[in-house]
Amino acid sequence: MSMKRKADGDVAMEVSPDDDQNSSPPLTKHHTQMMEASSSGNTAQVLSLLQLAAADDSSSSIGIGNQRHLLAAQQDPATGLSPLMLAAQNGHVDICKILLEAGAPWNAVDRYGKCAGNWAQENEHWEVVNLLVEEGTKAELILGASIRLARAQEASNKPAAISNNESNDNNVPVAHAPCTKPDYLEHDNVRYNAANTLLLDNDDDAVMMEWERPLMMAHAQILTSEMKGKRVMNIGFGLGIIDTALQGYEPALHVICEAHPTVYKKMIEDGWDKKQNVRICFGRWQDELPKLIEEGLEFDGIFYDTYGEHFTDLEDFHELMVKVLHKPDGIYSFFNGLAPDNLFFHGVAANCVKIQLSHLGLDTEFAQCEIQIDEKDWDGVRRKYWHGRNTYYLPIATWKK
Ligand SMILES: C[S@@+](CC[C@H](N)C(=O)[O-])C[C@H]1O[C@@H](n2cnc3c(N)ncnc32)[C@H](O)[C@@H]1O
Repeated sequence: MSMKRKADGDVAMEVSPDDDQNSSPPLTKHHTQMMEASSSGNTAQVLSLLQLAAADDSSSSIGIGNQRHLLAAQQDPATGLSPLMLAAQNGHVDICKILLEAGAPWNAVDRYGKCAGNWAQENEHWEVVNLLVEEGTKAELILGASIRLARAQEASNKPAAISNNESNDNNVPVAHAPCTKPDYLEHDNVRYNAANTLLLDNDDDAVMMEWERPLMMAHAQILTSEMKGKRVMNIGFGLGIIDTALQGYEPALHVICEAHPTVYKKMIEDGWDKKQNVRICFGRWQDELPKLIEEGLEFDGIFYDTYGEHFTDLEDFHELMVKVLHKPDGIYSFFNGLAPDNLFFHGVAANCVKIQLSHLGLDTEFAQCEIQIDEKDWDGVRRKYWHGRNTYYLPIATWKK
């Protein structure tokens, strides 16, 4: 995820559909046996093959081997299928546990972009789904923590342990994939189309699109509980869709934080600075929110929907946001574009957010909204940031009772 709204392929595609199938070596006898045993549920055979590989590892002349790990992790060059995917597809939960423990990556995908979790989901093996969600969440949280550490070290000019843009093994992060645009706020060609239904960045990627209108309306409805006189805050103006919807509920106070100069200019042109109940904070939320906290402001509804930011930015936002969310009735929500290309990864990313918000004292639910996107909606947009899925999971976070 990035946290993103709009990202590239986020997943660990060890074998992509474009790979030359002949470039990867064929599976060895042991790998083929491992595939078969995982698929048929032969736990004894899986264990014995792993033991054989471990014996090879320990007899390796340089003392470090990775045969056991390779056996658990390797994917069929033709299909991209792994032992874990086959075990998941057939509901063999114990074998999944063994393979994960041996180092099989939870998030590798086959040639059709499906991971083990997708296979388990499609075949309704819920115990396996839960196991993989748990594994994925753990991995993402650990990775998130290491990214935060690396960023903190970077900020203080110490050598960083890992970079946000690289991952050396199969555990390419889902929530933390490198699909962010850290320089977006410096883009000088951010522009609206004539109909004001599309906001594009320098690369013709969509910052905001009109098809999201029904979602923004739903977010506004939930944040205000459809009542007048609330104090609301929105981070990221974009096309002003949610802000227009929030105005419909006549809030007592409506703070809008927007950092891009072009977007800010549009807000002024459209007279947002003249509205009685609106206060514009022109700047990054990272700089503006601490000022609001200092002022002692509180909000009944808070919404976060930025562009180009990293998942760790969302997490950082949450840590500040709770300081201005009214207790006990405040409601928080964000645009849920987490890992949008794959339902399983989306679920894992959402689970990570849920856990973080829970540590901050909030319960999070996800309301299902049906959405419709026409192919024509993407005209003029370099790449899609939403793929085929018609259900949007709208987050609703409230203080724990
Ligand atoms: C996806 S759009 C928001 C769309 C909006 N929800 C709507 O209904 O039209 C994201 C907006 O966040 C702004 N933005 C990006 N990073 C920001 C930051 N760090 N602080 C404040 N605004 C930011 C962008 O300039 C852009 O206007």
